[in-house]
Amino acid sequence: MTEKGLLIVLSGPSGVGKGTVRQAIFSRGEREFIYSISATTRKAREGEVDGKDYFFKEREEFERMIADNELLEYTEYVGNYYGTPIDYVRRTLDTGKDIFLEIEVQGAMQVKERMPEGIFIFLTPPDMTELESRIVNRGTDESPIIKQRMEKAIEELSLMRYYDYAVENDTVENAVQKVLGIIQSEHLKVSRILDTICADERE
Ligand SMILES: Nc1ncnc2c1ncn2[C@@H]1O[C@H](COP(=O)(O)OP(=O)(O)OP(=O)(O)O)[C@@H](O)[C@H]1O
Ligand SMILES: Nc1nc2c(ncn2[C@@H]2O[C@H](COP(=O)(O)O)[C@@H](O)[C@H]2O)c(=O)[nH]1
Repeated sequence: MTEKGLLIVLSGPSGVGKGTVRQAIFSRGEREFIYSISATTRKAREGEVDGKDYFFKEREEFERMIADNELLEYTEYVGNYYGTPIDYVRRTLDTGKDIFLEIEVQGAMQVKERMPEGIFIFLTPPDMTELESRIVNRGTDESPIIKQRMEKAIEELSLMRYYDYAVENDTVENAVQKVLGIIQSEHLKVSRILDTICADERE
């Protein structure tokens, strides 16, 4: 029996380090992971590439994608739409590869409804002062947006209890090790279940 890939949802407040941790995990090369590229109506930041970091869309195009059921989940976050194209997620899982969704909590809860077999990991900051410094030092957002992202962060942290795992991103290395450990143990669980099913079928 071929093992399907794992759907891994990595959430956490803006600036906590989801992208940094995910990139470090991918570059480790311990397993083959696929990144789910989201669609958004947010304008591209300097250095962001359409089709690599996001699929950058106009609002009308995004709303057409919603109407045509092309999204696994979507939300409006600080004035812009963000959503996960469903086709790519399905096709990746069918090939047996793991797919990473790096999304905020409202979207993650929609995924949990539709694909409860996913692994839901919430990345936490050491504290709120450190979170704010990370967003400020990243230098990508103006101060009114930073304020809105910090307000959202409090709301998001209150939903952490709906996740399977919480991982503190104190250092990138620690967070990477913990997330990789979780994925490893989830794969082991699936393999054991498949072994049991195969043994039952042989009897
Ligand atoms: N463990 C860490 N210690 C210190 N700085 C960190 C750590 N992890 C990430 N950072 C820094 O924090 C900033 C925000 O990280 P990143 O962009 O990865 O966050 P994010 O959660 O993906 O944000 P968003 O959700 O807004 O896309 C970056 O400048 C990154 O270099
Ligand atoms: N629900 C979704 N949230 C998403 C998706 N793609 C990204 N995000 C999250 O939005 C915020 C803001 O992102 P930024 O790139 O503007 O800093 C952050 O928490 C992202 O993780 C998505 O497809 N769906």
